[in-house]
Amino acid sequence: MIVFPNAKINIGLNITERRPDGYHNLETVFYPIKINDVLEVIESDVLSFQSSGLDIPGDDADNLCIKGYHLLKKDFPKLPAVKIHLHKNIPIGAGLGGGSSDAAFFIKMMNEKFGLGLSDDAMEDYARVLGADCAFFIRNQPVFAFEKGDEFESLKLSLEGYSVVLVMPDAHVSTAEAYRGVKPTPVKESLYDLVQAPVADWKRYIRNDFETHIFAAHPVIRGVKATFYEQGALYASMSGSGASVFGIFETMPDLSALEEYCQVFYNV
Ligand SMILES: C[C@](O)(CO)[C@H](O)COP(=O)(O)OP(=O)(O)OC[C@H]1O[C@@H](n2ccc(N)nc2=O)[C@H](O)[C@@H]1O
Ligand SMILES: Nc1ncnc2c1ncn2[C@@H]1O[C@H](COP(=O)(O)OP(=O)(O)OP(=O)(O)O)[C@@H](O)[C@H]1O
Repeated sequence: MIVFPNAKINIGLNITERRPDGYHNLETVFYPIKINDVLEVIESDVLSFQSSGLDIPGDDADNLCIKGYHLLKKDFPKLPAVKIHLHKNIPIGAGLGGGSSDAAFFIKMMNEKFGLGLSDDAMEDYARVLGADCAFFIRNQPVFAFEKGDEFESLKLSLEGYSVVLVMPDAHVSTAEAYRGVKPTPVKESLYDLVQAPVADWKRYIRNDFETHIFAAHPVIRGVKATFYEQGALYASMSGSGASVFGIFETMPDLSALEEYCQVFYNV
């Protein structure tokens, strides 16, 4: 069985308070985009993991798919062993939630393949254990997210008809590093309301709280955002904790100015 886990962008990201458990409460809008990994699972005698494509830092045993397997196995002891092959395309350390998506798609695939009978709500509960971003990818629809970023309210939002361009500059930001540098600030108006405004107005009201300190540490990321606005973007922002940056355009601009960057994805 093969699935194609996709990435996400964050439209707005407000870190509102530090929680007693060390995590942070936040407000964000998750929007799925068309950059995909390829994940294949085959029933096997032993559990194994292999990957191709982009290099994934860390041991295979720490891969979120393997962690997902062990999580399910605790509750479903008869779950057969599987051979997992992941072809990695989604940039890592990008704020695109690639690893979280792999894990969520892995849970959905195991549920279907082995008839575990889990509802979407039940799969979200498993996903939450693996990471704050992971639960979003179970339903994989645009949502307003709050608390740790793993509680959702549905949202009518579509970027159909716009050109969305994403750049991954030569910089990698760890999520923990990004949270360490942020100063939580309560919001005056909820992002849930702000995002209902026309895309052309977002620039005035919608922000990503990580940008200030991440741009100071990695000026190359600030440069991408500035280039998007010079090229006529309606809205541009770093995604999540960075380092990727997306720009939303009315029509596809001439983006030869972006050629210097590592990876550029058009019409995501
Ligand atoms: C930046 C975002 O991508 C925005 O969507 C997410 O908040 C990050 O989600 P994630 O990568 O799934 O995060 P996790 O793997 O759960 O946590 C990584 C680290 O980020 C910090 N963290 C994460 C989420 C959150 N709401 N508050 C936090 O403080 C914690 O230090 C945690 O140890
Ligand atoms: N399947 C996987 N794909 C990518 N990274 C993985 C995976 N499993 C575990 N990881 C670990 O997670 C780390 C980063 O994951 P990911 O790509 O989700 O981060 P990110 O791009 O910062 O996204 P976000 O913070 O928005 O979730 C990697 O350094 C790697 O060690």
